[in-house]
Amino acid sequence: MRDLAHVREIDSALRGQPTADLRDALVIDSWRRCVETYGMDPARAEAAHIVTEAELRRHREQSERLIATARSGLRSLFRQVAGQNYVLLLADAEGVCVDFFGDPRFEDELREAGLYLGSDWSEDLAGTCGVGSCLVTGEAVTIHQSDHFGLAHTPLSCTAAPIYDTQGQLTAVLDISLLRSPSPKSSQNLAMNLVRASARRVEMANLMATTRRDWVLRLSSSPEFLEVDPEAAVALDGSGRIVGLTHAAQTLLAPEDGGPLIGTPVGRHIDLSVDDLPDLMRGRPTEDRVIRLRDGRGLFGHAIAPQKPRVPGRGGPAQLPGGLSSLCGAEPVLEPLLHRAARLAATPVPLLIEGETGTGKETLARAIHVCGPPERAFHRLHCASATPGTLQAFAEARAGTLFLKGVEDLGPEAQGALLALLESRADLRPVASVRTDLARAAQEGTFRPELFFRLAGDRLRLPPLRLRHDLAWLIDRALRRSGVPDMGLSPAARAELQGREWPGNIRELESVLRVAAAVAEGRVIDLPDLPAPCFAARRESAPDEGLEAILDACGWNMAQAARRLGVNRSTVMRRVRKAGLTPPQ
Ligand SMILES: Nc1ncnc2c1ncn2[C@@H]1O[C@H](COP(=O)(O)OP(=O)(O)OP(=O)(O)O)[C@@H](O)[C@H]1O
Repeated sequence: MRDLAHVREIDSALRGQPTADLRDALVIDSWRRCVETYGMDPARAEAAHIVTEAELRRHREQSERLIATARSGLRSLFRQVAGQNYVLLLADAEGVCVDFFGDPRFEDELREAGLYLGSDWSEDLAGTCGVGSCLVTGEAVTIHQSDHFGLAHTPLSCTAAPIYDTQGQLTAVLDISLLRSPSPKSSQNLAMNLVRASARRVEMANLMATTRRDWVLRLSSSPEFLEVDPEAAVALDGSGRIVGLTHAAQTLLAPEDGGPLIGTPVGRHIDLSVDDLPDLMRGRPTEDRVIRLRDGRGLFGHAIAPQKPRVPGRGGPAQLPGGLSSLCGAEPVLEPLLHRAARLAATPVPLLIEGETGTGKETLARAIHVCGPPERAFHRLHCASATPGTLQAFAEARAGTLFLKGVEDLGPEAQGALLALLESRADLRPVASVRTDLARAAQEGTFRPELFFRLAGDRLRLPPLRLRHDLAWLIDRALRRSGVPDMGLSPAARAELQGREWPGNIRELESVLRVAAAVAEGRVIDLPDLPAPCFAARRESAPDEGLEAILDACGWNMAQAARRLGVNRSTVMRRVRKAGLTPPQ
């Protein structure tokens, strides 16, 4: 009698009449496909379709990697529903069950119902069902009891969510089913949430496993869940192009014109460039890691640096770990300094980072922290405004890095308080930045010598911009961060930038390019778009900076060196001859 009612309901639904149970539109669409496209008959109770052993082996081999990635997700989901008689199926893109978790006590019953390894749940074979309808619609579905087309399956309740690969192709389905269930369909709402969350985590794990050489940007609308259970993620290559993503990221970033995301620059969809990624790494407070989608929506971002292959041995051409690798181009002074920093990152050695304003001392301190032991906090103290009271507040702080910005500005009382704090908290690693000669201050007694020696475990000196060999690389990088996508530079403007003295260093360079990009009329910054230098160029180079160092940094381009020194070209030539300098061979 029930069977007859089911057949009648399908018949009348396909004739456009209202159904008794207010079926979901996707169920009726699927019924229609079953009858009109696959030529199925609802009156025939077809048993489950099981593929042969050999076919199952082939399906499992094809999905081997997915099965391995999904297994721990499936196991943890199975634990969550333990004792509630749910069975979990992982089906491949053809609808064949390639992995299975169920209660062995019901094995025979499950096998008979098709809730078992090797059962084929493709819609054109099994009719309307969780796996099949999910594969056709690409959406999570619950096919509850008489939603099923085939009479043999109407006792079941199946909730299924799609799993997409990193290129956005539907690759598998995660299904959670019951042999017997309460009659309201809403009883499966929790199952729907669980299976969706598990599918999202499997996609995330798959993205992490397959894009180890790329940046991964994880996204979440909640700062609390950003690091533990993010909602979406994209993988980016070194130039910031999207090379992989989870389905939630596809939905979140989908362009209005329906165009593709893979292969496009991330800056087209999020107000962000690849150079901003180090700022979104662990170590910075989650609340500071807000990013904006192009439509104005705000999200929290967590960037994970590419995992470089490890090169054994010290001192060889070892790769720098993620956070440190993005700090310089081809720069002979900085490269060894960053390798040294990488080795020190794992230790508790106190560090003094020296350099003029804007040379990147804080940026380096954060990168060292990120490359250090996990689960440690990064505390930042602005020393100019620090009092003994502010220092006292760190007595209870979480273990980690204590970054002392501008430590030379610490007043005498605060210096004493810092000494006391470091005495009592061996688990706070001081990393101080300093713009002046702190060693001399300690010698002259204007800075407490015992504090100096406590802070200067090792000293890392960042070169000023005018002495950097990778200025062209930094200019390109600052251009990408200028806030205007795809901005270029005219040769004249580039030559001018390469010749400037840059007393404000990288900060000044970034500011100049931001202004220039904003005022430029087209997509190319030209000479008149550049704001004038803040200070007039110095007449002489600083005494500790030789003429040779400036020439080296400019690749022995006399005109460039003359501009950086604020003298004319013939003066440079004269000084070169007088000093007996010759260009490197
Ligand atoms: N290696 C780098 N490559 C590109 N940009 C950098 C680099 N280091 C720093 N920057 C950028 O330069 C600016 C100044 O950096 P930072 O605040 O780290 O400098 P600082 O030396 O600590 O400055 P100050 O001494 O004035 O506090 C920031 O906008 C930062 O993003």
